Amino acid sequence: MQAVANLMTGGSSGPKYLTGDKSSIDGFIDKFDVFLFDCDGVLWSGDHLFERVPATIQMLRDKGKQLVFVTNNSTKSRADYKKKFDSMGISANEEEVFGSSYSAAVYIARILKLEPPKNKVYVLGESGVEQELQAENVPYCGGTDPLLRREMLPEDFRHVADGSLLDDDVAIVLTGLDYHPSYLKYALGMAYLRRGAKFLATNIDSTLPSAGSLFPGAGSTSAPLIKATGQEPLALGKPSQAMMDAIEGKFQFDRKKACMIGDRLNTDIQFGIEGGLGGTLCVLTGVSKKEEFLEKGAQVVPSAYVDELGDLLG
Ligand SMILES: O=C(O)[C@H](O)[C@H](O)COP(=O)(O)O
Repeated sequence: MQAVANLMTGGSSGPKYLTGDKSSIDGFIDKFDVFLFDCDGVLWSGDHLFERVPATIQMLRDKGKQLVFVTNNSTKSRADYKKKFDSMGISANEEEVFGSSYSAAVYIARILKLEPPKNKVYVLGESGVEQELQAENVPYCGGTDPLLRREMLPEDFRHVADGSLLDDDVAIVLTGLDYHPSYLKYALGMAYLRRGAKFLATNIDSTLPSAGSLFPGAGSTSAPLIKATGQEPLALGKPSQAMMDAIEGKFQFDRKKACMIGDRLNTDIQFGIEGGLGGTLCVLTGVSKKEEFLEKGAQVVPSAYVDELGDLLG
């Protein structure tokens, strides 16, 4: 069991607690050339920026480190995130952002490569997904369409059942965090899946950390369709290694010289460990608690951890 546990850990010994230990912090940072950052729960909680994050990012840039921001939050596109970074005073450019909406769009456009016109995507999610699909020239419907944000009428049942409310070019159902779910949107998604559409998800996180609390995550968007159809989506966000492969392909780095920094064990830390990165750092300002990886027999254990990202300033 220990051997298996070690497979999912950052190494053979337990995680190193770095907060307050300047020499260990410096030694940890010096081991890596690249830092992959989770966003929600590490840099901020909703619109609340965690203390010393901008200074920490700048310190790593001053040390010549390559930074990649890897978020499962599909509600925003890379351009939207650039605006958020700017508003938070965090030095970052659009090309350094790799979100699950971009990961899904690239997978659909460059891996699935379905033949037009039968390549349309029915989206259950926000504009971040739509923007990235558009950037990859992938046709889509649903998403933020205001006509779907209404109650299900008796004639809707008939028109979904007889197919007149469906788009015959839809070949994929893609779910992401959707702040505007409706029974009508789910009924359409189920109908497309029953017709044989592929079931994809930008991510299936159970919760969304925001305002210092937890809210329904992207997994709450795909859950009704999983329950109704018995099908499971292919998730293209963390911890999917399709996402890690795409990131390595785009940024060209040595995985052994890269560190994943995250707040959630079953996405961020698992993503880094399964990706064979040189190390993982868990930050305790988001979803996971240290007890989860310090307990005996813990399945996913980071290489090291800090109370908050700013502790890396020593
Ligand atoms: O439910 C979700 O989509 C996730 O909680 C959220 O978006 C995670 O974002 P990340 O921590 O990967 O930046």
